[in-house]
Amino acid sequence: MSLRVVVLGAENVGKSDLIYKSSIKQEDYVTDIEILDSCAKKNTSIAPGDNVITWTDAFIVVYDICVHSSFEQAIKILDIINKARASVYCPALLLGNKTDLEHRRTVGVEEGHQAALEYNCQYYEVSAAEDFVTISIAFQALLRETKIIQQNKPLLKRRKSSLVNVSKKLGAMFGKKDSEMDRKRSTCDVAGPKTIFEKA
Ligand SMILES: Nc1nc2c(ncn2[C@@H]2O[C@H](COP(=O)(O)OP(=O)(O)OP(=O)(O)O)[C@@H](O)[C@H]2O)c(=O)[nH]1
Repeated sequence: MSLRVVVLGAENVGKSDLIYKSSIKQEDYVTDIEILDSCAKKNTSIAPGDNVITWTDAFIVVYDICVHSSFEQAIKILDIINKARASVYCPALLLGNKTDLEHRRTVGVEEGHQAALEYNCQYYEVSAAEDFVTISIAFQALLRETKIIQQNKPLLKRRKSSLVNVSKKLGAMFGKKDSEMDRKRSTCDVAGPKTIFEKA
């Protein structure tokens, strides 16, 4: 199975370090995993582009527990992802990084928990510098959820198409033409990803 993950977050929060550490640990977990590191630079948008949302199977949103503005940026990203996931569900993981710098913490654990609850994502605090175990646990939890979603996708598609067939048959029984049924159905179709993102 092939899985795609995009890592998002403000500048300097530790995205590259986390990707490096996680890829070492994940080698034997899934056969093929692609990770995209989004490099947010100063004065550019931190939001993923619509090309990213259609590409990825899961999101990792990182902030630095010592920099409150990076947490606020993480919330903005989660907000955008959440809106996009209204049509296409995509697992997400919120990571508070740099727990080795506890003495400089400005983002409370409670704030992270609250955000994870609000945006329906998994949440861990880690240290890319020191703590490989929790990073591994966090990535595995995300990959597990992503695999389940991917494995169930064909089933969901089959269910959707059988529902369409049933509605066509009912339409035929009650004398409605396919074109009428199609017109009616279009109002409740599952929409594809919307172009709500700014430039990545
Ligand atoms: N103390 C500490 N430093 C860390 C940790 N993770 C990353 N760093 C340091 O933070 C700095 C930024 O790390 P990067 O991995 O380059 O961060 P990034 O988010 O990829 O940065 P950009 O590519 O500029 O967006 C580097 O100096 C890292 O060594 C951590 O867990 N603890």
